Amino acid sequence: MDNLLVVKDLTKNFGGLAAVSEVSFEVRRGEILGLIGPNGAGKTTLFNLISGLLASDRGSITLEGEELSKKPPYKRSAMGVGRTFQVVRPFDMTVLENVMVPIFAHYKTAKEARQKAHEILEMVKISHLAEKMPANLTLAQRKRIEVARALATKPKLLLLDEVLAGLNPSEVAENLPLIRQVRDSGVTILFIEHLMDAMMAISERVLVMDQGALIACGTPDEVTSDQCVITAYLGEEAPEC
Ligand SMILES: Nc1ncnc2c1ncn2[C@@H]1O[C@H](COP(=O)(O)OP(=O)(O)OP(=O)(O)O)[C@@H](O)[C@H]1O
Repeated sequence: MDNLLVVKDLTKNFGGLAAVSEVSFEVRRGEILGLIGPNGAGKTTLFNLISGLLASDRGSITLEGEELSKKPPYKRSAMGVGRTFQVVRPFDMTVLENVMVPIFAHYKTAKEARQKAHEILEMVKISHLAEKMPANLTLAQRKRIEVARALATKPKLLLLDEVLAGLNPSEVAENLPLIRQVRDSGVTILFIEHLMDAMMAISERVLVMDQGALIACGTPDEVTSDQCVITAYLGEEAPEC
C-alpha cells in the first residue's frame, strides 16, 4: 500500500491538556479517509499540526517520506498539503478572485492562473457564480468556494474540516459527491465530519479520536461496531479501550 502521509506518535499538549496524544496513522494515496470523534476529541488540532498552524510537542509527520514537522505552513502547502477551515471566510471579492489569490503562487502567468481558476470552479460546480460576491451566496456555495481555494494550491492531500456542517439535508446531498469528485481528480482526502451517515457513506476508512487519542481505525462497518467507539460517543468511561 502506498502511504502518502504517515503520522507517528504525534503529541500536542495545551498546558495540562493532551489535545493530541501519541497519535499514529497513515493516509493511503488516493483514499477518502474520514476522521470522527466527539467535540473536543482533538480533530482540528490534528489538522493544525499536519498543516503547520501548530507545532507538535513530539512525533513525526511525513509526506511522501519527507518530514514536515519543522516546516512552516507555506512550505507544507507547496509540498502538497491543502486544507479548508471550519469557519468559512471568503475574501470580499468575487468568487473567481477568491480562487485566483491562492493560485497565483502556484502558476507562472496570470493567464495560466485564470484558466486554472476556471477549471477548479467547474470542478466544484460554481463556475456560474464566478463573478458573484460570496456575501450574497448560500453557506453551501461558500463551502464550495472554500474547497476551490484549497484546490488552488494544487494539494496532494486535502484536509477538509466540516465542509458539510450547517447545511440542510438537500444541500448535504448536493455537496457530498463533491468530496468523491475531488478525490477522483487525483487528490487524497482526510476529512472531519460530524454528520455520521454522510461520513460513513463516503469514507473508505475511518479514524476515530476521543480525548486526544486515536481509539479506532478501520472500515465504516468496523468502526461503527467497535465497542470503544460506541462507548466514546455515549460519553462513558471505557478503561479497556
Ligand atoms: N489553542 C488552544 N489552546 C488551548 N486549548 C485548546 C486550543 N485549541 C484546542 N484546545 C483544546 O484542545 C481540545 C481539542 O480541541 P479540538 O478543537 O482539536 O477538538 P475537535 O475534535 O476538533 O472538536 P470539535 O469537533 O468541537 O471541533 C479541546 O479540549 C480544546 O478546548
